[in-house]
Amino acid sequence: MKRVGLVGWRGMVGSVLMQRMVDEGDFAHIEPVYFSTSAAGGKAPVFGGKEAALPLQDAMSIDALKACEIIITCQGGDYTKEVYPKLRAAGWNGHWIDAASALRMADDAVIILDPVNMHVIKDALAKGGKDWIGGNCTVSLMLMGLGGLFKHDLVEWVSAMTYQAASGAGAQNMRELISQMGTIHASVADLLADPASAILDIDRKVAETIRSDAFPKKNFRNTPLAGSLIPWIDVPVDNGQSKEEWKGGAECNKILGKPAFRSAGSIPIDGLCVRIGAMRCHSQGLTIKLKKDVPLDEVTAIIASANDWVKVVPNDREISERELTPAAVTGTLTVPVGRLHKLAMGNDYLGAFTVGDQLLWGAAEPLRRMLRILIED
Ligand SMILES: NC(=O)C1=CN([C@@H]2O[C@H](COP(=O)(O)OP(=O)(O)OC[C@H]3O[C@@H](n4cnc5c(N)ncnc54)[C@H](OP(=O)(O)O)[C@@H]3O)[C@@H](O)[C@H]2O)C=CC1
Ligand SMILES: N[C@@H](CC(=O)OP(=O)(O)O)C(=O)O
Repeated sequence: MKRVGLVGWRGMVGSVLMQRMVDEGDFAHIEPVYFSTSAAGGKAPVFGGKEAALPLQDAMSIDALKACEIIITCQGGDYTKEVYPKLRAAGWNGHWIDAASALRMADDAVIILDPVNMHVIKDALAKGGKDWIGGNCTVSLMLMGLGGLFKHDLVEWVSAMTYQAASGAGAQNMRELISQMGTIHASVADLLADPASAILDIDRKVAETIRSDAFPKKNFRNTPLAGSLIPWIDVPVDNGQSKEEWKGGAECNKILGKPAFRSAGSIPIDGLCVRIGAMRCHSQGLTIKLKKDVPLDEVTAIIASANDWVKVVPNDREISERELTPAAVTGTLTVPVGRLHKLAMGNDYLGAFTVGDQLLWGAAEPLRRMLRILIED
């Protein structure tokens, strides 16, 4: 049984990973060793009914990490940058599975999303690959939804307009979003309770509250999210893009095993990434330029048959309102794709909308499945 080091298991992504590993019985197949950056020596947790042989190990100890054949980390990019090079320099030759973006574009690293790029993973495994990095949540969710179109080589380019949840910014941001909602409600509770109050009075008070210095918005860089949106995610990069937008092109092409983004043979993928007041589901409005005019029923069948989790939602108002929303999808592995129709620009332009839980397929699930691939290899 392989000794698997678990780092970052009590964080937000790590907790979702642990839950999924329990649900799928993964602990029966590993010897877990739990690491901590803050409580080394403490009692290790018990997941899946499996007692760890060791107490909490020091996540900064290269010697302790070296004793693992596989390490999964959800601890974050700073941790990866600090520990990973030292571990490899110390001669560790184990498998490194990581949720953070730090190593994604490294030559030796594979961005893992096995329902979409099992061939890339198997190729790398055969060549002795050891670094397996989870993709950006928006990217992974888009490829889980549209994977069929890429597999059939039907995509000339994609424009993705995103509606990203607070969870992508971290646990504190989810809490802050709820505080913002509560603050807004509290500011007009008396007016709301009075059916005769004027809606424009309510609206004015809400606007004053959202704009006030006292509004809780520290975690969102002092920008309100509830009752508003934030049209920028992550740091600026070149070409007027945010880093989140850059990841769309760079990571998608790498996941698909295509040439590097913006080089010959790569697929142009670009758009605008926007934070909205959803909790943990990212949504995306997609314009897809197809390489040819494929009938809508064929497009639908191709998308629907790509993997076990994608679900085509008929382009019908009631069904879309019921099934194609963050509220419906949150906490599930289903990736619905709907609003499928040919756009006014021409029959080779496809419109689509997709929703996915950014902590499941967007973060934890590809890591968990990579662990299973390695265990069963
Ligand atoms: N948030 C997201 O949507 C996504 C995140 N990722 C990546 O995953 C990594 C981790 O992100 P995330 O899970 O949000 O990070 P968290 O901040 O939730 O957890 C990171 C670490 O913080 C420490 N920590 C300190 N206080 C607490 C507390 N009160 N509760 C829980 N943990 C605490 C824990 O380390 P210790 O036990 O050692 O003290 C924990 O492992 C990042 O690199 C991120 O880029 C990837 C995809 C999506
Ligand atoms: N940046 C993403 C979340 C995230 O952690 O992405 P990445 O794994 O690429 O750093 C968001 O804000 O929604």
